[in-house]
Amino acid sequence: MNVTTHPDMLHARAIGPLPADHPPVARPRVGVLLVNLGTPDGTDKTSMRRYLAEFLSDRRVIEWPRALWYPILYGIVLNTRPKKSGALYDKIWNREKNESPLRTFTRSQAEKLADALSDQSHVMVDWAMRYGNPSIASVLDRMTKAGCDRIVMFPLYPQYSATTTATVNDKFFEALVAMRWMPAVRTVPAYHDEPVYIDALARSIEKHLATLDFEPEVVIASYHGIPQSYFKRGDPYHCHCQKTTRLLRERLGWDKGKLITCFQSRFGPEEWLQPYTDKTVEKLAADGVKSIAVFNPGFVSDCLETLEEIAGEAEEIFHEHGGKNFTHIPCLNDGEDGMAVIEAMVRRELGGWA
Ligand SMILES: C=CC1=C(C)c2cc3[nH]c(cc4nc(cc5[nH]c(cc1n2)c(C)c5CCC(=O)O)C(CCC(=O)O)=C4C)c(C)c3C=C
Ligand SMILES: [Fe+2]
Ligand SMILES: [Fe+2]
Repeated sequence: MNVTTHPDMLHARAIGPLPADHPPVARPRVGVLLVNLGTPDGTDKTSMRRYLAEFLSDRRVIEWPRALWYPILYGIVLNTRPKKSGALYDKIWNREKNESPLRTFTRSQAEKLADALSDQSHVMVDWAMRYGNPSIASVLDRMTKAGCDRIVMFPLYPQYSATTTATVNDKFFEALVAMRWMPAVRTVPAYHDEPVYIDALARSIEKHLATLDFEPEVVIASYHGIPQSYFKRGDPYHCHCQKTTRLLRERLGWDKGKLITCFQSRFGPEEWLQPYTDKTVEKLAADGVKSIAVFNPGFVSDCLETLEEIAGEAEEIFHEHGGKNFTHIPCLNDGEDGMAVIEAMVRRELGGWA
């Protein structure tokens, strides 16, 4: 029988040289897959519609019975929202790369993580999106073809929610279902109370405030909301957010009035977690507070919800109601502090594998 020698290959090491007609077997590696929410491919109506249709068809995101939700989704939402949301994305679009900031930051986080893990020669890092591109299945396929027989998958959400963390896990496991040779997998848990994360947030706040010529009277930790009903049915997201703020307050040595928790980005007619960020900003200004800062601890990267809704809309609301000084503190993004968090979580989960 013809044989080829592949000294690097798993098969060669296990049972000797590989027969020529053997399916290719790559050198074994450990994969690290970063996954964020997702983003449209463009701001045009077609791209927006495709993205929103995938996002808003997710049963983890909208729990209403399909018979009730789909007529609203396909009859109203997908005929109106793509244009409206596209115009908002247009305001924050990264024109140089022709992509959204979320995609730019996620790619950069993966590249910087790969550099940080360069001491681990058999670890490869890649990134994907839960909705839109690159899809989890396509990246997983690339990783397994490159030899990853163990994968650490990291949903990039500090606070757990079924609407985010769980649906990323669902999509990841759905892709595994289709595989003959399935890698061993680990998923990175929520890290809302990890000291490295709290410390990174505190440092980024302190550094930002040191650049200002005013001292905010109130600092708002603004998290993405979820419907109140999801919380009542057991989603721990609200508790995770409250704990992050409490630990951060303790780390910064601030009192309860100085650092408050709010929830933004309501969608639909239901009641969402409260207090709402926009209403709080409005009330603070109306009550005579002149200087505030807002930051978004639940967002690993700046995106539509932070750059447009907070740095854009919330600032306008504050000024319209009599506020004077408003500052948005950027997310941890791909900065040194943010990368330290991602690297620490990944190194911990690689334990015994790398
Ligand atoms: C019922 C709808 C939604 C739930 C629940 C929800 C939860 C949720 N989302 C994030 C993080 C992000 N959401 C982003 C955009 C976005 N979110 C919704 C709806 C729900 N989110 C929509 C319809 C959109 C698209 C934009 C729009 O049309 O308004 C983003 C930004 C993505 C980007 O490309 O910049 C992020 C990030 C969290 C953390 C969360 C629950 C905890
Ligand atoms: Fe959202
Ligand atoms: Fe709680």
